[in-house]
Formats: sequence, structure tokens, C-alpha cells
Amino acid sequence: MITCENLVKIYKTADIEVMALQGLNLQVEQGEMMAIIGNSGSGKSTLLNMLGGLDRPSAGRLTIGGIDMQKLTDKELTRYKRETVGFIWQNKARNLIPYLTARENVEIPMLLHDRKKKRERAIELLEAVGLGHRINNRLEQLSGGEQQRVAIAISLANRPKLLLADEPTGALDTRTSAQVMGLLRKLNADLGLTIVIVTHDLDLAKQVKRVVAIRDGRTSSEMIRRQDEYTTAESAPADGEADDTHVEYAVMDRAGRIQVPEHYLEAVGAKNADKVLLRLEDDKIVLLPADNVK
Ligand SMILES: Nc1ncnc2c1ncn2[C@@H]1O[C@H](COP(=O)(O)OP(=O)(O)OP(=O)(O)O)[C@@H](O)[C@H]1O
Repeated sequence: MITCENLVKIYKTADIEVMALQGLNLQVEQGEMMAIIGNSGSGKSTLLNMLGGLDRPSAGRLTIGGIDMQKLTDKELTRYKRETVGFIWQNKARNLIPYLTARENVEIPMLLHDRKKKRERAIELLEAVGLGHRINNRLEQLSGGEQQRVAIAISLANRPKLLLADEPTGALDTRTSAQVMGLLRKLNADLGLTIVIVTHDLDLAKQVKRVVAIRDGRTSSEMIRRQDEYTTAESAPADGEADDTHVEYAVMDRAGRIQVPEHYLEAVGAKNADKVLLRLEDDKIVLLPADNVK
């Protein structure tokens, strides 16, 4: 569904240039629900904006559902935003109008012209997100979790193929957040929607099978849930960063480059080194501080 190859995004302001994406590679399969995790400033929102057609990459290749995003005209990009992709933002003000009812909020972005059909579809969507009993309540009368479910109904209004969620549970308590994640999982399973969730919350991210970590505008590692079709505890690398639910793999690009986790380098005293020693030992590649020459 999504292929990012060597994606670069440079923001130019009056006197500085920020390279928010520095050659990012990412593949998301059709019908997959995955999470992207990273610290503040790592490039998550920048990537989401590219995927949503809100901004264009400076270099590299981005294809979504077979569409080469760089080749789209402004008009085609507007159509892509309205018809192919749905957004859920953490900031509710970006999704919702408080003085309108749930149904009216869901009707706003709809491309249908027939008022009756609009109304029917809005009700159907609100029922699908478990809000059939709140259709005529104004948004300000709903709880945070209910409001976020309205936002999800809105994002589905134009039957998107790809759903992008930026910290979708950021403003919710643990229980409500679990309900919203459950709903996203259900939509993924029932409608085959491809869902990309961006978050800095590892616990939230781990509720999905695959979590890709971004560091300095590049994918650095990937966590894949144990005991599913992708991997099993037995096939997990013995030395890998692992926990109860997911196994962490370092991402390697075509040139064989990997990003060594900072705490690994620290552990062997090579944190600020500009080179390290690599040795091939039987079936292992061993990384040593450069001054370890014997
Ligand atoms: N419009 C912009 N103009 C200039 N620099 C920008 C712009 N948007 C983002 N940046 C910079 O690009 C880098 C990546 O930002 P981005 O918002 O993608 O990070 P993030 O991982 O989403 O962070 P957060 O979790 O805090 O939202 C940061 O250094 C940021 O300051």
C-alpha cells in the first residue's frame, strides 16, 4: 500500500534548513495496522503529512496505493486527500465542531450531495463506532472517548483506503484509549482498512503487530509481535532486544547500513566514536570499540 524509498523532507525557513526526513525507507502492506514511534522531533508528523498528501517530499520516492505521490498535480492531491485517505488527529479542534451534533459533524466532510443519503450514511457510521445512541447529541455533551469515536466516524465518511492517526488516544485515559484502539482494530479487520498510527507511547504502539521506530528522520528499528504469522518466540534472535510481546530488529538498508542503538554503543564504550571494529566470528558479526585491536 505504502512505499517510501529514501524519502527526504527539508524545511527551509528564513535562515535555517531542517532535514526532518533523512532518507527514510518504509513499507506498509495493504490491510496492515501498524504504528510508528519516535521521540519528539524524530520526523513522525512530517512523515504523516507526506502520507496524507498535506505536504510533498523534497526527494526520494513515495507511492501510495500505486500512486506516485510526487507526480500528482495540486488538483489530484486534493482529490487524494478527500477520497483515499482519512485522518484522526489528537487535537479535537482539528476534527470536530463542538456546537453541532454528532451526526452533523459526520455529515460535513461527506462528498454526497443527496441530504437524505448523507444523513443515512452518518447514522450508519456513528452506529459502526458504537455511538448509535448519541447521534443527536451536541459534541460538547459527549465524553472525550465518545468525541474521538465521532472523529473516527468522520475519518471514514468518504470510504478511505488508508487511515492515518496522529496520537489518536493522546488525550484519553487508559480505559477509553483501549476502547478506541479496539475500535481501530475492528475497522482494520472488518473493512480491511490500512491503518498507520503515529505515537510516542510505546505501550500504545505495542497493541499492534508491527511497530516501526523513527530516529533522526530515518527508520531505525522494527518491533514485531511474537507468536503470530510474522514470527514466533523460537525464531526470535537470541541476542535481539526482546520483551514479552515484541522482538526488536534493527532496520538495514540496501547498502547494509544499520543504526546501532545508543545504549549498545554506550555499553561497549563507543558512544561518541566515529568508527568501530567489525569482526566476523563464525555465524556472528561482532562490533567492538575501535581501540580494541589485538
Ligand atoms: N514547518 C516546519 N518548518 C521548519 N521545521 C519543521 C517544520 N515542521 C517540522 N519541523 C522540524 O522537523 C523536525 C521533525 O519534526 P516532526 O514534527 O516531524 O517531529 P515529530 O516526531 O512529529 O515530533 P512530535 O512528537 O514532537 O510531534 C523537527 O526538528 C522540527 O522542528
